[in-house]
Amino acid sequence: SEQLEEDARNFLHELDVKGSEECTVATMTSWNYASDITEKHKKEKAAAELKYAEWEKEAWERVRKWNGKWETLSDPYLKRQFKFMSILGTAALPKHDLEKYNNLVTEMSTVYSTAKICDYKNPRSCKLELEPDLTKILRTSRDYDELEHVWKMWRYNTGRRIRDHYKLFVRLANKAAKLNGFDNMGDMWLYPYESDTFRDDLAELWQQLNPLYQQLHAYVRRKLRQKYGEHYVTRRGPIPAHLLGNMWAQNWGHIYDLAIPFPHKASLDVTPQMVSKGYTPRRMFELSEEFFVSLNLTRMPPEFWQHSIIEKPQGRDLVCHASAWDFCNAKDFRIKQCTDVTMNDLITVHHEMGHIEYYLQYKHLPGVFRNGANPGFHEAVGDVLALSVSTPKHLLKIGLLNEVQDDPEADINFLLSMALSKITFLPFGYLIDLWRWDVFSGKTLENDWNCAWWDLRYKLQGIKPPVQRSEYDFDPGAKYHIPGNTPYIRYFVSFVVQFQFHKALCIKAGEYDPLDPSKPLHKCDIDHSTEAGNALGDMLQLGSSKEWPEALEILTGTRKMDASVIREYFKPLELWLAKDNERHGEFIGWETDEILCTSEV
Ligand SMILES: O=C(CCC(O)(O)[C@H](Cc1ccccc1)NC(=O)c1ccccc1)N[C@@H](Cc1ccccc1)C(=O)O
Ligand SMILES: [Zn+2]
Repeated sequence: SEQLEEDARNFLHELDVKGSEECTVATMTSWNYASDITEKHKKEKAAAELKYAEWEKEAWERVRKWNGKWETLSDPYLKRQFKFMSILGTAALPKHDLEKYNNLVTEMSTVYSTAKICDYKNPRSCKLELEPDLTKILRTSRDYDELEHVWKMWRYNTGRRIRDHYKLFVRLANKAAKLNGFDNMGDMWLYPYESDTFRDDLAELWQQLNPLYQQLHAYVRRKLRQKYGEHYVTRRGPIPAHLLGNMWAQNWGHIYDLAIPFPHKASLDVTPQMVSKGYTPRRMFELSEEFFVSLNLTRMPPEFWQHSIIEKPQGRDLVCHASAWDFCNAKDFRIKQCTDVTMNDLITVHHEMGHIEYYLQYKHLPGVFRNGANPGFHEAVGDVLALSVSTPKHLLKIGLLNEVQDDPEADINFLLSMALSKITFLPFGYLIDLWRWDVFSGKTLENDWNCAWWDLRYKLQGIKPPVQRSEYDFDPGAKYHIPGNTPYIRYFVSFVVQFQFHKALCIKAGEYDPLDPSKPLHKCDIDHSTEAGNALGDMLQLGSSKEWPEALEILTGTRKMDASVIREYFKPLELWLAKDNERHGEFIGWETDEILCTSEV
């Protein structure tokens, strides 16, 4: 009835106003803790989390009174709000359980964010941190033993120290999931994807992408064998995980110098140019903002520049892992990032700024719709712009490259550098939650956790630990998102859909034409295209008010995740790799009879 609709609108609006106020208070204490880890901030955050949970529970009780009525409403916009507000979340836990749950997550995150290790070359100095110290060593060192030391000690001081916290955490997480009507927390994490074929769809995407990954893996293994020798990098075995330029082997971009196909061509890593031109983190953020503005998207508000933390503050502990924050008041938005002046961090700056742009585009919506169409969309926004920024054509435009060689060999060099971050990430982006879903569902038992992790790391990534692992280790705990309790499948989704977004925007920008060989997808740069920017904005403004297939269709014309676009982008490289591996008689894939992990039972 008209009256019912009117009452529903007023009810939801009142909850939304109060909810946003409560959200602002809770987010501020969370920010204070993440920016400055002290006992005081920890207590304030814990108290605010409990208070916010009280509000969520009160709101949920009041929404429940509408059960049987809201389903009869005709306005889908209202019904969708009620649907989302019907899931309470971890606030459904009894107070003492919730307090324990929150403290476990905060404790695990603190261990991770404050971990330090001793210097391989100077064992008495023990204050090396992940950012920037260990990241730099993994990026630049080519000393097998030094890399092994850093890889091992990082895991000793993070994963090992939170293994028992994680056991308790999983039990409480599943208790909360069941109180919300889910079988386990893994199922509750998939709720925002609103699809009962989601897991199968992901498996299908991986099947389509695995062949390309295997070709790249074989090629890189040969290059690493040339560098480190056959004893360490065998012809047919998995690659030792600590040689890939990254603490988790999730991005191999930093060993590009070992893998470059045509070395006599100009290097595409513009880090040296950024340093020599005196780039600062501030300049990197302004460069990114200029790109969004050139697309007719929204500039950062003054509060952003006032309150963001874009350089690592000295003399205090903080969570350095990058993040973008929405303070639920349509005006305070911040990034916290310990930015290094490197090309990799310029990409991360765009990633984080993409989150803020999404926030700005949907800030007018009710709170329950102030999310990505699905979590993968939120992760994709900034990366889409970074696909344009990474092109030699764009780097020339902004003065970070002083020449662009437009020939097939330079093309292969460029595509390989992109594949070393985009294709190598895919199995990693998939396996993190493959592992966590099995842990939450109980398919992987506690005394199998670490060896199940290495089964997946071997099977999907074709890597092995430099030293044998056991169940005394907890290697998943050495990656931010596990102690940080952040789902990860969103990044796998993002790495697929960002190429679908890129293709749609490139067509709108007139930068891509399937029939014009001079306009391939990997050469497209959408900057200054208001047609592309408006199309992207139209999708971002929806937030999560429409189901994600509909949001995807508005931008790309299709309703499904489609791996053929990323394969089209890398097609020239895929053909080249197959030929090169063939020519060198490379074994595609990996095998081993080594015991990578012993389950001490
Ligand atoms: O973790 C990140 C970037 C941090 C973030 O922007 O995704 C951040 C993670 C986070 C931090 C604190 C609480 C929750 C999540 N996510 C956000 O800031 C965020 C998340 C959802 C909505 C809006 C912002 N990237 C992933 C994967 C990745 C993505 C892109 C390129 C390379 C690698 C990683 O580094 O492994
Ligand atoms: Zn992100």
